[in-house]
Amino acid sequence: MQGIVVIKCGGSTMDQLPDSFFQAIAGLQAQGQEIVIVHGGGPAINSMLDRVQITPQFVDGLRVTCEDTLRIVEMVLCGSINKTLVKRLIQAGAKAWGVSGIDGQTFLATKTMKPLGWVGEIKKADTTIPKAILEQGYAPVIAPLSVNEDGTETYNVNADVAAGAIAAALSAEKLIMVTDVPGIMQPQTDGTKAVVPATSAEEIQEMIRAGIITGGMIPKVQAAIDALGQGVEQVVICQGTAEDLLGVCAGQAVGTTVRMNILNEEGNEYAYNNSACASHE
Ligand SMILES: Nc1ncnc2c1ncn2[C@@H]1O[C@H](COP(=O)(O)OP(=O)(O)O)[C@@H](O)[C@H]1O
Ligand SMILES: CC(=O)N[C@@H](CCC(=O)OP(=O)(O)O)C(=O)O
Repeated sequence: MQGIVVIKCGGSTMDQLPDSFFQAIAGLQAQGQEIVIVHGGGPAINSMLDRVQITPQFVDGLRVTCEDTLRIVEMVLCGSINKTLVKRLIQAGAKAWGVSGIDGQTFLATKTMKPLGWVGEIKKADTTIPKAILEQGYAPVIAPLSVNEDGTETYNVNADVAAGAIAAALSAEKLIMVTDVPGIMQPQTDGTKAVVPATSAEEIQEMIRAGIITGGMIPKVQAAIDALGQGVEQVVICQGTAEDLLGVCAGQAVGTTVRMNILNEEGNEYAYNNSACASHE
């Protein structure tokens, strides 16, 4: 594999990530693979909010962020979560360098017009710092906080959205979204749920409308579609295991692959017109 691999580590699975997952990253890095990590930390933010008696509130998977919440988001993501990930990578033998989207204005944003408080919309993902870190042989580990043009305001950005934005800006070969489910799950006729091996932007919009994709999976799939629309070659949603990570990197069918294009009845891809992204913009 030649291109950059962006790995988004979801907060849902952060505590469960085994040493072997980080060792797999170290192994890929040792083979010369350039890796960029963007992390979330939703559950850790929630437990800190609980301590200060603030009730978390989400709209379509995005946190409503008042000023006190923003301080805690910054503290938890740029502080404990970012440093925990860097330390686990070091323990596994990888070279890791923690930063946030504020550093170097990597995530330059404006405040969202939606009624979500201090949530940002990324206007530009700047690759200067991630590339400089990669050139030194380290994996950038990026917390998804963002900053405005003159540095006066900090915004909370969903980590899936941040990962999609930096993957697109880096023209990454793969964006791997590591979470606590083995992919997008769909109910079956027998009442069980099964992983959808591959899906398109159109099918995703249908699954959102049908209430099959909900909560934190919504920003994930929307970020996946946006990243594909901006030139990322492949987006996969999978679990945080060494097996899944190495499988995706080896081109195996793991988790859910999100495609821009739809497969016709013969199994050939044809272009999708990307109108599904409009609702996200
Ligand atoms: N169709 C779906 N398939 C799988 N997970 C889904 C689906 N719809 C909603 N979800 C939820 O999305 C969650 C993953 O999103 P989230 O909790 O934000 O994780 P992360 O912290 O990894 O970003 C799953 O644990 C599941 O509860
Ligand atoms: C605006 C917004 O929703 N920000 C997220 C940032 C962290 C995140 O995305 O964490 P996960 O990857 O664990 O979901 C939040 O405050 O929870």
